[in-house]
This record gives sequence, C-alpha cells and structure tokens, in this order.
Amino acid sequence: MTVQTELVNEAPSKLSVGEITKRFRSKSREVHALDRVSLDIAEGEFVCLVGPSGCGKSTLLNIIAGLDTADEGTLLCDGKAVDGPGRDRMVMFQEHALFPWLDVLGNVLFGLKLKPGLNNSERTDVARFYLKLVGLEKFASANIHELSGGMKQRVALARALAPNPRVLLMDEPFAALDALTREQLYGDIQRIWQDRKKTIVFVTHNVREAVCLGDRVVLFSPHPGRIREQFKIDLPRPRDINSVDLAQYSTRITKALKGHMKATEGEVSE
Ligand SMILES: Nc1ncnc2c1ncn2[C@@H]1O[C@H](COP(=O)(O)OP(=O)(O)OP(=O)(O)O)[C@@H](O)[C@H]1O
Repeated sequence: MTVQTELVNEAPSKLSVGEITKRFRSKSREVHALDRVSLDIAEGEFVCLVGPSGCGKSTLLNIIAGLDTADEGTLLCDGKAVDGPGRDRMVMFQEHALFPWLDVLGNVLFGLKLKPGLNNSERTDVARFYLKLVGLEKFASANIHELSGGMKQRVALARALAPNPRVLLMDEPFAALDALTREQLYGDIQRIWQDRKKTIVFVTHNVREAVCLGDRVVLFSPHPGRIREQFKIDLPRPRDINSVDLAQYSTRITKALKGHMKATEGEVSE
C-alpha cells in the first residue's frame, strides 16, 4: 500500500439498524434505553440524531460503533452484521479524548497505529495530510495543552479520519465549544464531508446544528428511546447556520420535538 492509495476515499458505507432494543440493568433499576429502533442510512448520507437527554442517542451510536451490543435487533454495515469495533467505523466524542503526553502529530498517528501496510514515514505523511485537511498543519509538533478547544476537536477529527473509515460517528463533538468556534467547525465538517465522502451519524441536542449539517434529522424521544419523526433537509450546501431558511426548518423541527416530548410525558416509562 502506498500513501497515495491510502488517501483515496474509501467508498462510504450503508448502515441498517433493525428493531434494536437495549436495556441497562443495575441492582436497583432497569432503563429501557432503546425500543425497537430502526433506521436505514444510505452510503455517504449525513444523518443527525436529535432528542432530549436520555433518549438513547449515544447508546445507538455506541452500538453502531460496536462499543456496546443490542439486546435485540440487527445492525448491518454494508450488509454484514457488526460484531465489534472496526476501522471502518470511527468515533469522535464530545470530550477531546486526546493523549496529553503525545503531541498533535502523535495523536493523529495513534489513529493509524493499527493500519497495516504502511511504514512509519508513510504513516507520518498520511497523518500530515489529515492535519492539513483540518487546518492544523502548522501545529504538528504542538502540545495538546497549548491548543484551544476548537483546535483540540480538529485534532480529534483528524485522528478519526486518518484510518480512512467508511463511517464517521460523532457524539456531540462541538457541544463544549463557544458559538463562533462551532460555526467555523460547521464549515469545516461540511467541506470535509463533501471532500472525503463519509457516511456520518452525528448526535446533538442542538436542532439548528442538526439542520445545518444533516441530510436528514431523526428525532428521538425518551423512556423508552424511540424514533418519533424524521425530516429531510433540502437546503443547498455549504449551509450558514444563521440563514433564514435554516431558521425556518429549525423552528418547525423544534416544535415537533416539543410536541413529542409533551406526548411522551404521559406515557408510562419502563
Ligand atoms: N452504561 C449505562 N448503564 C446504565 N444506564 C445507562 C448506561 N448508558 C446509558 N444509560 C441510560 O440509558 C438512557 C439513554 O442514555 P444515552 O446516553 O444513550 O442518552 P442520550 O440521548 O445520548 O443522552 P445525552 O443527550 O444526555 O447524552 C439514559 O437513561 C441513561 O441513563
């Protein structure tokens, strides 16, 4: 394998979530985190999962990542059952989850550790390519503690992208950042998604963020976690989070979300 072949886009994956149910049990209680959740995600689609705290968004993301297992249901990635984590599905979390004892380049290289067929110098070239993609090529030798929150999330993004996954799973990656930094990252992630052609599943509480990024917004409600409604977002890209069209979509979806939350308040939780 050469660096050039390594940088060619992998074809994005198709995901099929079929009737997934997940319960967490402890001595004192049982939480019904997901109840028969089904979702088909097309190759290269950008899907945002939105809903109030505790509705099972992260649980579903972890199951897709192979970090957790469903009690019932099926999960297929390109038609094959997912039975654990894999290089084809990389996760980026809200917390930076970077290694403070490694510099920026070292953190991105870490994502390439298990990549077969590349020697050290080729790995470094690949890591530098992704640092450039996220605009941090000049910070390769910087320490993690020298970076701003937004820069740390860029490093985390480069690290998740470096193994060239077919699916990128993002769990509220921008939640801890200020509004201006987030806006910059919305631009970056749209550009990178178009350039690198990934299937993206993105978890957020923020309806506007979901409308800004997603081809589709999937609304969840809690107790138990269920999909309530889905919205196709038909806006041209790149999208500006402050645009009037985007605000109109957000208002409609927020209204629907509030309606579902009100409706589920009366339902018996398990
Ligand atoms: N490891 C666990 N053990 C026990 N309960 C859990 C565990 N992980 C999640 N839960 C419970 O499952 C439910 C769904 O949690 P999950 O984190 O998936 O929700 P979420 O929609 O991602 O919430 P948030 O937006 O706050 O992150 C919650 O009630 C949570 O308390």
